[in-house]
Amino acid sequence: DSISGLVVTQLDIQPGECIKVKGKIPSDAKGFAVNVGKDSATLMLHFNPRFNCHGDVNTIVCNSKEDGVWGEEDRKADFPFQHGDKIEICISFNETEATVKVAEVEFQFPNRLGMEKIEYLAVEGDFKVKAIKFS
Ligand SMILES: C=CCO[C@@H]1O[C@H](CO)[C@@H](O[C@@H]2O[C@H](CO)[C@H](O)[C@H](OCc3cn(-c4n[nH]c(N)n4)nn3)[C@H]2O)[C@H](O)[C@H]1NC(C)=O
Repeated sequence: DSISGLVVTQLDIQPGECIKVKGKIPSDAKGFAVNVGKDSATLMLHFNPRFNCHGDVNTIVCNSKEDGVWGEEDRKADFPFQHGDKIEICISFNETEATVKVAEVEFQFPNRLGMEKIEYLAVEGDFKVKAIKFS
């Protein structure tokens, strides 16, 4: 249902390890998403900054997806992004929550599915990936 960007499968990211995605936000970006989980249908976290899409303006929407079904959305208060920004998004998790660190701001999202490892990473929408790093 979306124009697929970068997809990485067969990962084995454990609690406490970091996924770093560096890239640039195009000047005309409407929105992008970073998805991590088991596969495209089972996501621990859909981290979806929206500049102007789906009726949202400058809002980060987070959600989970279980067997292809979206969970309850969680809209964040902060929006530390601007068009043209070069950013690094760091995602880590433990048994209770996923953490997203970006531009000195930290977001938490519950590990609703109790996932014990991340096997899948996808970046969708208006984001030009420059590097990914697993540490
Ligand atoms: C008010 C009307 C009913 O609620 C709306 O329902 C929409 C459809 O479910 C919600 O948008 C989905 O929200 C999901 C997260 O909860 C996802 O963000 C979903 O987009 C999936 C997606 C987009 N893309 C994508 N790839 N490339 C681009 N440009 N976009 N890839 N996957 C969006 O289509 C949208 O967030 C939701 N809005 C509210 C305020 O609840």
